[in-house]
Amino acid sequence: MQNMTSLPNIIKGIMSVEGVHIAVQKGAPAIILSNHGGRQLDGSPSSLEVSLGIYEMAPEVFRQIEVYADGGVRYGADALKLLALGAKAVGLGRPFMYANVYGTDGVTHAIELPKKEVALDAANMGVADIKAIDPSYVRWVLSPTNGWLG
Ligand SMILES: Cc1cc2nc3c(=O)[nH]c(=O)nc-3n(C[C@H](O)[C@H](O)[C@H](O)COP(=O)(O)O)c2cc1C
Repeated sequence: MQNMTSLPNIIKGIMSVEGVHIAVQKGAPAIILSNHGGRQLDGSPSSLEVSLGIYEMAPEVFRQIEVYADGGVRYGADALKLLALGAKAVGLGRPFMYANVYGTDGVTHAIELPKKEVALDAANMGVADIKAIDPSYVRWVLSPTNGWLG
């Protein structure tokens, strides 16, 4: 594939361990685990479920390549679970779109809210430095009916 830019190519929409391995092989500097907000396909796994699959099958991936994730991140705890597994950062889409109904004030509030939640939740978890969070901070449970619970 011809590279049309000198900027780094970050591949978005990866949903499997195989996809991550191909991205690593091709030399991508980073990937975004994303089901595009689950708008395309009902029942598609969330980026958190995909992250758990990668963590189970190929945890080294989180050190080989920068992993970002989005889709359904709504609360500070959602962000912390993804960061705990090794994501470098998480993204939010629709919350800002909906907040825009209230204009700049709404979007500002939508930015401040998760920031405060992440700080508060991290403190409650005993995480002083967010860079030091790791999978041991979450008790991962595979429920027979509800999928992964964290
Ligand atoms: C109206 C709308 C249009 C979108 N269009 C695209 C798109 O063209 N390409 C893409 O990669 N993702 C697209 N997305 C997905 C977002 O980039 C992002 O992955 C998603 O909104 C994150 O999930 P969340 O909305 O649950 O936070 C779109 C999302 C929305 C809500």
